[in-house]
Amino acid sequence: MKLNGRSGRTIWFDDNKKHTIYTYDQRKFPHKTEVYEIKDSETAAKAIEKMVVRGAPLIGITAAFGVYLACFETQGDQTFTYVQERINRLRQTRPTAVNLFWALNEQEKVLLENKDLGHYELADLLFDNAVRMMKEDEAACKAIGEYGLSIIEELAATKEDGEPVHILTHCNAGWLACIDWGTATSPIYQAHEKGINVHVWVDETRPRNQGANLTAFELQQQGVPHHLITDNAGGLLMRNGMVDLVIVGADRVSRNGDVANKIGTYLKALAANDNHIPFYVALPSSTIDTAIASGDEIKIENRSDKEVKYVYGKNKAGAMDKVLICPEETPGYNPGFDITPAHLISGLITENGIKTASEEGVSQCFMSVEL
Ligand SMILES: CSC[C@H]1O[C@H](OP(=O)(O)O)[C@H](O)[C@@H]1O
Repeated sequence: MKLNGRSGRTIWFDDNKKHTIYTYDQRKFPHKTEVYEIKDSETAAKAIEKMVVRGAPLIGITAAFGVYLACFETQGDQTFTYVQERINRLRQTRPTAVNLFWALNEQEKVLLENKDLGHYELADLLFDNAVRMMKEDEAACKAIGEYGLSIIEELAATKEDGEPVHILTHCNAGWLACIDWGTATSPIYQAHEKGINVHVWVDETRPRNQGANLTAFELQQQGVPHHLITDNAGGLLMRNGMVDLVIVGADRVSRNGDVANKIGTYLKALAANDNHIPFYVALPSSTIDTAIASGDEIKIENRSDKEVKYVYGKNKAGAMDKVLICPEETPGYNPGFDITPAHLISGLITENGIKTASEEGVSQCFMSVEL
């Protein structure tokens, strides 16, 4: 199955076969496009844990459909209790992206409001709620692009003829992390589609290489000029005037505007700040956690040290392989995210406009009023 760019949503279903949810196995990109079938809530949970699906918005919507599928895993009057248990199981998959908990809370509200429904009626309500959230996320990412486009247009106006706007991004906050469009990539796609000359520096993003495997794959498919760089090259490029703008995604934003995102984001923010380069974070309001005051309260996921000790990729025989890059006995330490403090952030690009990374700005992220 050949993927042709943003050729639809990253998660879908067959109207005639609704007990199966389809997505891509993102561990196989860029070498293979493999559809992954999710037929029950445990498959949904494991797909999130193993990063078959990843990216804050997509994790949330996958979990929401997982709750729907749970309705078919029990009979009779145990539905409410069982579905509640499956919601709690899905909550244990990955701790940092708040979209997971937002989507599960939304499904839990439906469950609690309909305790006495039979599992088919409850399933219909949970399915419709998951589809609603999916469509809202898709629309939010499109709107993020429209607001973020204004930033790129302003920079393009300062460029000599033919000189592109150079944008650095980290990890994958692309359409593969969302339902469509992406968050950080949405302004890039919309600028490119508008004929604005853009070029993207793609951080490879060790250890899982989401930049190399996913963002480079997306941009290549969409025909957006880009170069893959090591995570450590961004500082030099910024110091040498080769970066006009940094846009990254987010997994959780606290009330004061601190941002949790893929490990390495903070270092890019420091370098951007030191070189007076605008550093924006693109996110739907479903990524904001108003329950926490600052980034210090955000739980950082620690993943297996095998991701640090091995490099995963396709060997010459075409099979996915992994190579040990250190002594076997060397222990690794693998925090998956870091915290960028609000004072390093130029602005939050949301579906409700571009807001400041501050208490006031975050509170406005839920309002569609232009300020
Ligand atoms: C648009 S959210 C994308 C966000 O999620 C990624 O993390 P992971 O690939 O581990 O799910 C990364 O932090 C991206 O910025």
